[in-house]
Amino acid sequence: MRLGVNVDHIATLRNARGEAYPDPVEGAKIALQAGADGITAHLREDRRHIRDQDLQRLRQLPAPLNFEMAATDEMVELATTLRPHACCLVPERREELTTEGGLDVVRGLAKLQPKIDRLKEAGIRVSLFIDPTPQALEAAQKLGAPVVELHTGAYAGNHPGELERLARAAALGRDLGLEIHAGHGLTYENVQPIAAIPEIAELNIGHFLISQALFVGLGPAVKRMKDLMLSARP
Ligand SMILES: CC(=O)[C@@H](O)[C@H](O)COP(=O)(O)O
Ligand SMILES: NCC(=O)COP(=O)(O)O
Repeated sequence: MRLGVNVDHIATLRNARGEAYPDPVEGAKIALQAGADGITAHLREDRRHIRDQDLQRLRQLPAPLNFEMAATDEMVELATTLRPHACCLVPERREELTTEGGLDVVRGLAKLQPKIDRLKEAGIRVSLFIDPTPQALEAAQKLGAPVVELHTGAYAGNHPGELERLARAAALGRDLGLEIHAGHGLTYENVQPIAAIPEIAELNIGHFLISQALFVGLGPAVKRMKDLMLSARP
């Protein structure tokens, strides 16, 4: 099972004072040394945390970069120029505090298809950030996305039945031939039941790790998370 460390909120702290530190790229290096298998960064349209030059520099690291982005022409253009290892299409609303739900892959199918095709033509592995529903999984398969990332926000918010819903979605996704990732709101406390779902190949975790790093350091925070993930599996 792989761990993708999302470095967005290193940039949040940096941007608070407009300094050059803390540097998300330095954080990415520390996370990779501590056992992260890749780096995730969400270049939001409003650039509230990760900025374009962060992405350019993260792309130079010898590790897979998962570029989270809205499904817009601007971001597709950026991605096909940058050519990261992967792109994860996520919904964005400017006024949102954080990602609130999965991509509307059912109603947005016609709009998403050309963008997904363009990213795939550029050799980028496309992932769709979706709610764990059969409809979303079937739409993702129809769109030709090889990967989905299941939104674990409701699970992290202790909504009843969410773990079972995620487990069913992961199993159905694998049956549909999709690679299954998961992320959003995962912490030391809630990660193991998700990591124990056998069909899930990768977790993307950010906010909690960067928060924990303030107290124990980023390297130890990442190492403990990875250890918890791996020990959740037989
Ligand atoms: C898509 C997702 O769940 C995370 O990448 C999240 O978007 C992190 O970025 P924000 O904290 O800005 O929402
Ligand atoms: N896609 C999930 C991600 O990259 C990190 O989400 P979070 O751990 O910051 O909530």
